[in-house]
Amino acid sequence: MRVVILGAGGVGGYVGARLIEAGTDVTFLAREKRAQELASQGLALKSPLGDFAGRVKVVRPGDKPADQPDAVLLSCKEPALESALAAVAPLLQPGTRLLPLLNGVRHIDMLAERFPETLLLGGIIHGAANLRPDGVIEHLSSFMTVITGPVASSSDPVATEIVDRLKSAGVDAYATHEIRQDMWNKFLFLAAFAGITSLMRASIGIILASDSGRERILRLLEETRSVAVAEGFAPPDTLMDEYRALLTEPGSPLTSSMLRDIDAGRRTEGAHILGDMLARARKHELATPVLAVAAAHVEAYERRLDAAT
Ligand SMILES: NC(=O)C1=CN([C@@H]2O[C@H](COP(=O)(O)OP(=O)(O)OC[C@H]3O[C@@H](n4cnc5c(N)ncnc54)[C@H](OP(=O)(O)O)[C@@H]3O)[C@@H](O)[C@H]2O)C=CC1
Ligand SMILES: CC(C)(CO)C(=O)C(=O)O
Repeated sequence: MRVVILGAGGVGGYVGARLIEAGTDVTFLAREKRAQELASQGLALKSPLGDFAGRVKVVRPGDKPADQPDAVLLSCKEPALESALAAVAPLLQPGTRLLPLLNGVRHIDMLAERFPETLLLGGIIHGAANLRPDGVIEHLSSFMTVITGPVASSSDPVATEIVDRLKSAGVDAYATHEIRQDMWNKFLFLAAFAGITSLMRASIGIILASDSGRERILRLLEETRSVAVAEGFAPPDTLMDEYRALLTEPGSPLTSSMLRDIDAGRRTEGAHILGDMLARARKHELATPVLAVAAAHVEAYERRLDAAT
């Protein structure tokens, strides 16, 4: 199986390393700086589930890989999506699957509209991995779960093969026939988690110890749940219980990648996660006051970055 992965960052690097371990022919599509780094030092992953180090195939945007890929994985952040799509569009031949691993949901309809002939898979990553300044991928969580499945049918052989290969490399991976629901489940959680941690600029434990922290967290989670319900993606009650427990664990050091991006002065996926959730709440005329403040807070942060560039 041949796979091209755009983006050798936290997610792309992790998934790519595990696919290579499973004997997959993986090529990374990377921009100049990262391409040079990969060419000179290879791909290195430090993970509690097993390290990886090895030489990897690399192409730059505009280059063609030697052979047609069976699947193209997108593992950029949302602000880079347009440039990423320009880079992968020439690789999408009939039969090639496109598998975005981005958080959020709105890119799925956008990709379906933009590439109507392409077989689109959805993807979700649970876990945390980070590309360090020295080029090493650091797996930060004790787990990493990958879920994928087709957007417009109930099963897909390429999605199944990707899952089987990841499993053979020890990854907790699942094929699903309801990828949109699964993506919404994560989206509603992430919007609440990233929203509250970015708004309060603190971990869950610190927010809980602050004035009305618990009420505010649970209020925001209920707001994002109400949007999911209005959009036709009601989450299972048992999952909501898990989310509530996770977000109200006293002393929890959990922070979102959105807060880490803000702390580092980087661009965020605020518009893609919080802005999109808020737009959907407004479409359904739902009252989501905590979400509105969180989205405005991250929007103002982005506007300050705009003004400084
Ligand atoms: N990291 C995590 O733990 C998790 C991340 N996610 C989601 O996964 C997605 C990816 O996140 P993450 O892996 O952390 O992101 P990273 O920033 O670590 O990696 C993104 C990579 O994409 C590359 N890239 C961007 N645009 C292009 C382009 N046009 N051509 C080639 N390469 C490009 C960047 O390269 P360059 O150096 O050239 O900019 C960078 O290496 C996000 O949507 C995130 O929310 C989901 C769950 C967990
Ligand atoms: C919620 C979490 C940690 C799960 O992978 C995540 O995706 C993020 O913080 O962006």
